[in-house]
Amino acid sequence: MTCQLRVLGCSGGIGGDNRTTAFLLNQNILIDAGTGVADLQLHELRAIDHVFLTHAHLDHIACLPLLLDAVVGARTAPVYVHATEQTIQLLRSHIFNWLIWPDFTVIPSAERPSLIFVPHELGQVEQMGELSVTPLPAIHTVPAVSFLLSSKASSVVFSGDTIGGTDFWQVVNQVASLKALIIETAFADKEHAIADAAKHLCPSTLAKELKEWQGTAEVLITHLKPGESEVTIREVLELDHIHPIRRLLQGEIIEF
Ligand SMILES: Nc1ncnc2c1ncn2[C@@H]1O[C@@H]2COP(=O)(O)O[C@H]2[C@H]1O
Repeated sequence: MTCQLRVLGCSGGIGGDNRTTAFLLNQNILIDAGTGVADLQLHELRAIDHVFLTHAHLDHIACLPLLLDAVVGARTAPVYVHATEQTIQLLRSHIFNWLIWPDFTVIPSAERPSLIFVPHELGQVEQMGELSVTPLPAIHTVPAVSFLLSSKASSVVFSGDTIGGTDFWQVVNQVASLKALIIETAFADKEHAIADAAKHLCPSTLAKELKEWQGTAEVLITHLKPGESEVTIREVLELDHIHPIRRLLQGEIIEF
């Protein structure tokens, strides 16, 4: 059986049709919970059993609190939120603290919660039926991971927000039958300094990162900041690279 990864949002910001990072994997699994989640119908929201988070930044979690509130009365099973212990602590302290949002780990009751946090570690394979989700190393301004998504047939790697790094490429270089590498290039080269400060890639640093990669799968560029997305993708396409490379599109479905 092939797996389907539906791109709900892949922008680095909001405005107009831009939606921030969220992918729907086979109807019931979310990879990040950015503003793209808000476009799902209520019955689609209710079908989500698991949410895997790369990190706690708002553009990747904005719809998580709203999702829980939207489905709480209609589901009997909890929503499992998989993240590193550090990210879970950030969410507990800063979001689900009864001030910014109610603590859904005790709603409607501690015995029957709507939200259960599941801590995961780098390299820990979470098998979900025919597919698996594995957190991989990532380097960002806050604790972060990337993800390896694997079906029986092939895999997709999603970098999350990261400047990549040797540890990331070491693992990616070992992935057999990689169908696509989804990697961010948030900023244009004129914003190189901000990209470095925010621990994001720009086209010139993407080129350096891709030199560490020995694979040949398609490279799909995500997380372009609105306002400079056209110039950023043009700079990416002008790179002297050996991989097929294109912009990831909101709404597209990747089968693997
Ligand atoms: N000095 C900075 N460090 C980190 N983020 C910054 C900085 N200046 C601006 N930002 C923005 O804050 C955003 C937080 O989310 P992102 O990591 O997607 O992208 C980041 C940048 O767009």
